[in-house]
Amino acid sequence: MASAPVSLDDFEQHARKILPPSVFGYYYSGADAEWTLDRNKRAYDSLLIRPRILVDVETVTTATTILGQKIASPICVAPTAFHGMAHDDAEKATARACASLKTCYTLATYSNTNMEDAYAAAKEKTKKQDPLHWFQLYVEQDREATKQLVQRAERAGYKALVITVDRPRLGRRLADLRNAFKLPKHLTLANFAVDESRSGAGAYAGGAIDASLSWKDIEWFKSITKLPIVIKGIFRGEDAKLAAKAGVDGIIVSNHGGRQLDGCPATLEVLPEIVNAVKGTKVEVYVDGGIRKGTDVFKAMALGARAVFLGRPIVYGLAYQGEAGVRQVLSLISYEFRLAMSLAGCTDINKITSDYIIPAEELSLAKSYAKYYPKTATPKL
Ligand SMILES: Cc1cc2nc3c(=O)[nH]c(=O)nc-3n(C[C@H](O)[C@H](O)[C@H](O)COP(=O)(O)O)c2cc1C
Ligand SMILES: CCCCC(=O)C(=O)O
Repeated sequence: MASAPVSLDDFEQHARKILPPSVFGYYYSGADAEWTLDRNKRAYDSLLIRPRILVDVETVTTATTILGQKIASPICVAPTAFHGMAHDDAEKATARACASLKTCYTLATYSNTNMEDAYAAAKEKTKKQDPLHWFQLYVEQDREATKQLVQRAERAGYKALVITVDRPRLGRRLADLRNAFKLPKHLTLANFAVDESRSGAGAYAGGAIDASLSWKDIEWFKSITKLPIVIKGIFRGEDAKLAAKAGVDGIIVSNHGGRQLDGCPATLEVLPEIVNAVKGTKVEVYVDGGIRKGTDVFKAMALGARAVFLGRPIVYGLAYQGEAGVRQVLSLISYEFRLAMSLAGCTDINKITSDYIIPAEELSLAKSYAKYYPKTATPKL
């Protein structure tokens, strides 16, 4: 990069230039026509912020909690597979960056560093403090193996179990099909024993994901772990209500970054429905998908998210400068978020409400014209 990156999009441009096309294609792409991938981002553009002025913003507070634990800003890291293709330090670098910034990192089941080593790397960084890292689980047909993953995560120190529910089958990412994408030979799915089915194209297909996963299984998870449970991939109010009934602790509103069901709405569009469905319960609602700017974070918070999660920008930061690159991505968007709060005249993260925003359609010129100039004057000749 000619100059230091000044936006998260700069990291993406850099990754596009330096990564092999099939690797960038895997990180970047969405499913099918990438309609939902695009919509995730555009949804943020169709929501406008209405600032208050002459508010004393000398002090702005971005600290909050998730599942009862403190975080310095509501910007966390979503699980993404295969960090070893972006940087040789792989998930250790990501874990260290997140730990040093006291950000919640969700390690993916299909990581190139095993969960114990990734957690230990984070812990080294924070010295005595326990990093607030979560473990993302893909539920495989082999339930005994799945149980072992969960119990290893709990023993290693992970603070929550994030069960991904939007991938009973792998979505069709056309770039990967065209590139015949597979995991490079020197990398493995480090949470599993070395096995032909877990390398190359087999690794890309993932394990034998259990397509029969259903609500009754959540009870089973509660019986095998004391970790709080977060369900990733909830998309409708009815399902959010079922999640609350099943006793889960959190929901990540997600469409897997547009990589699974193409044609579904943007996550921001369904967020209010889900927040409303679990109002009055203990369930916390988070959102991911298309968040690239501090103002996007502000908008998600205004619609009721407790925190947001970033996917692709983290991998691009990793490709830029490893641990330091991930730190730069997180620091930059946290700075932008604080700035957005200051410029919107909001000093406290708990006070970012829907009062600050308006859908662009509501504010269309046609509508404001009709409201404030109700009658078209006939010029007198
Ligand atoms: C390269 C890549 C790999 C991903 N791997 C996983 C994964 O292993 N498990 C999972 O639950 N979600 C996975 N996701 C989805 C992310 O957790 C997240 O939902 C999505 O990336 C958020 O959208 P964003 O990339 O626009 O921020 C992956 C996404 C990408 C882009
Ligand atoms: C087979 C790779 C699984 C990671 C994943 O969920 C994704 O690429 O979206």
